[in-house]
Amino acid sequence: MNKVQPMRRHTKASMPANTDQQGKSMGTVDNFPDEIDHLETIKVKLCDALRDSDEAVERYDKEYMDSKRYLADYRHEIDPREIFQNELAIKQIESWEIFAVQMRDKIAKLMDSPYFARIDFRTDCNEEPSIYYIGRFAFAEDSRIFIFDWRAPISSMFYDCELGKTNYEAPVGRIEGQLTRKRQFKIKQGQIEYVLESSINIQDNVLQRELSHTSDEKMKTIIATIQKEQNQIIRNEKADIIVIQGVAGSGKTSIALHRIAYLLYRYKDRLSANNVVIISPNKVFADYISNVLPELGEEPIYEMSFTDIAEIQLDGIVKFEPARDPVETEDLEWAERVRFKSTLEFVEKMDEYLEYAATEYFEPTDYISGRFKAAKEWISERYNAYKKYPIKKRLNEVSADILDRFETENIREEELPKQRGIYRQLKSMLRKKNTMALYKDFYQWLNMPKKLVLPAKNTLEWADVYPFMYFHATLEGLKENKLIRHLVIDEMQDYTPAQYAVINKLFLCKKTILGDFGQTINPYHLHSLDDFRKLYDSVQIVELNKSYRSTFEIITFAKKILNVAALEPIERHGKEPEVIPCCDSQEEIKQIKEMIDAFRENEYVTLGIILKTSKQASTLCQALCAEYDVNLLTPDSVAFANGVTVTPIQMSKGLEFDEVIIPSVNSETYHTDYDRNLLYIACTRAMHQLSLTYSGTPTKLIQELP
Ligand SMILES: Nc1ncnc2c1ncn2[C@@H]1O[C@H](COP(=O)(O)OP(=O)(O)OP(=O)(O)O)[C@@H](O)[C@H]1O
Repeated sequence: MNKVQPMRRHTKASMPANTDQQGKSMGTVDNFPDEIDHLETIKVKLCDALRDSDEAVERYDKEYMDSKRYLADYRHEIDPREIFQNELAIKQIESWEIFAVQMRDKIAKLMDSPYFARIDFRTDCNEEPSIYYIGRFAFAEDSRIFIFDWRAPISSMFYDCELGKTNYEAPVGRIEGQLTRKRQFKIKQGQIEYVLESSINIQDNVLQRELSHTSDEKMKTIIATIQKEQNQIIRNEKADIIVIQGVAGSGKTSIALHRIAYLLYRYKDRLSANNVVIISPNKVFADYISNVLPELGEEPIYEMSFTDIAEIQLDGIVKFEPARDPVETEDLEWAERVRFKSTLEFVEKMDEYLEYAATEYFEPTDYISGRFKAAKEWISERYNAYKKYPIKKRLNEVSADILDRFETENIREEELPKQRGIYRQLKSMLRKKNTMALYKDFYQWLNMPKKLVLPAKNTLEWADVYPFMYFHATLEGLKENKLIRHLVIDEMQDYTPAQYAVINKLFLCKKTILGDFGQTINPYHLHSLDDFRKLYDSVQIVELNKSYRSTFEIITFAKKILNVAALEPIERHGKEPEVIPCCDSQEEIKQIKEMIDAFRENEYVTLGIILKTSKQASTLCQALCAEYDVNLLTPDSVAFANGVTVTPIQMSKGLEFDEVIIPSVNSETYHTDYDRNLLYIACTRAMHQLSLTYSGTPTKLIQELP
């Protein structure tokens, strides 16, 4: 680790700037001539470093090409040892080149915006404070650090501490001292846009500015404005399992990704992007968040869905139907089956049955081969010794033990049975020989055979997929993933305890689990946040109640639809949400078209038109697409784009738009308590502007608004 050598103090004193009542001062750039000078110095250094790294990339590229050419030209004339050494050298050059390219990319990014903060800190043993600039990446020359990475231990003071006596945790232990200054910068294209001096708490002004920006087709990094409670989650190294329950727009997804970037930095010798997986609800969401880690200088992490995992695990074993959208079906028996399988009690029942089946359904008899014999009691004892393994692995171990014993007894060197044969014989002593038989028997055991419906031969309903995998894990074992050391699960509220029970068997690693039980999309899921305490022994649950995405007015409106008491809006103001009555559906479409026209003229980048169901979304899309370029989101979509997006609520989860239109807020479409949830989710996708349209009778969920 580099020894921390901060910048020396500036010689020119900073000019005082205008100060507001909160002790913050927002200065024009001219008020900070020392910062202008400093930036110029850093830019020169960055320029030199960029030139050097460009040269390094070119040099490695040439060396690589030369070595490859040499090997191709002389492969038949040089001996194998030399070929091997050359190949090794080429690999080495290649990895140096990759490293040099990464360095060059980082420096190029720093050229645009080298840092966003400065803190002055005086340790108890120094008289003069040292100055630390904090940026997206570290930048050093020789052993002198000019910019500290936002994840460096010292940078934590910027996010966590107020001016005055304070400390931070360094690798060598706690460092005590005085924080004497905190400054924030917005530097764009190498120019300072503003400087903010803050004596009390960081960020309100800067945060307001950042949040007022228009959205983008990809999620942005938030390193300059991470809030204290968010920073504590990002830097939490102690929790093996952390569950973040956060209201809509509280930054859960951003935080989870910044946390991964932090852990990759902190444990770079042990953890790489290949070791991290995020389970996300769909490909559009995965695409939307895909830029955050690369923007933070890290490799992208692997993304998968619960469906992908099931496909890998159940390939060749059983087929399954995709998850049904609960708003698209009125099958009450199906709903009841889903509800039944969505609770923690259901997992407890599975455990109870599986324990019973593992004991009762293995009915050993004596195993005899020639004059060799393993008595059933002994087989049973061996079987019980391997309780931690899946049943068939237990049988495999027992067959090895039997063979072992026969070999010891085989003083006359007679022919012994093969282990495979012994295993086959033991398997025949199982009452249920495959997972499907066992799974079906479970419902008989429960005395609820109707709770299992197979839509086709050897095909499961989605609600049975993870319970089935749980059974498969007990009977056959699953393909465990040992490479993954950290798992992130987003939209945690949409997954059942049975799904978590399987995930816990598959990924024995640390986990960051996040979501919002206020945004539950499936009305037939009966699990709750409390279940996590039972699912995980040492879980740390944190709650985030401040919402950053939407304006005060939008959050106040959303809260009237679903009263999430804890939800706290940020003081960023905008237009009041509008509820627009229309005389019929034609007029509604006309209104929507007018709003699209207005959107094309304003500064916003994304407009989301959010409907209750996929069918409604595609009908509206058809009505619009002759005149407008619209992007329809369906479960098969893979990317999120700027412009106008028409989407069902289900697909809009996790996304955000500058402006949102929610059509059809009439009493037929939205009337149940569950619809209340859906409307809340739709409203909280809006950052700056929200409009709702209806024809006929407006939904009472909106009529009731004071
Ligand atoms: N500290 C912050 N500084 C700047 N922007 C922030 C901060 N925290 C959150 N945001 C912004 O708030 C918005 C919501 O963040 P994010 O999508 O991570 O929230 P979420 O809790 O996952 O939301 P939801 O559950 O509603 O999908 C994003 O635009 C994000 O950039």
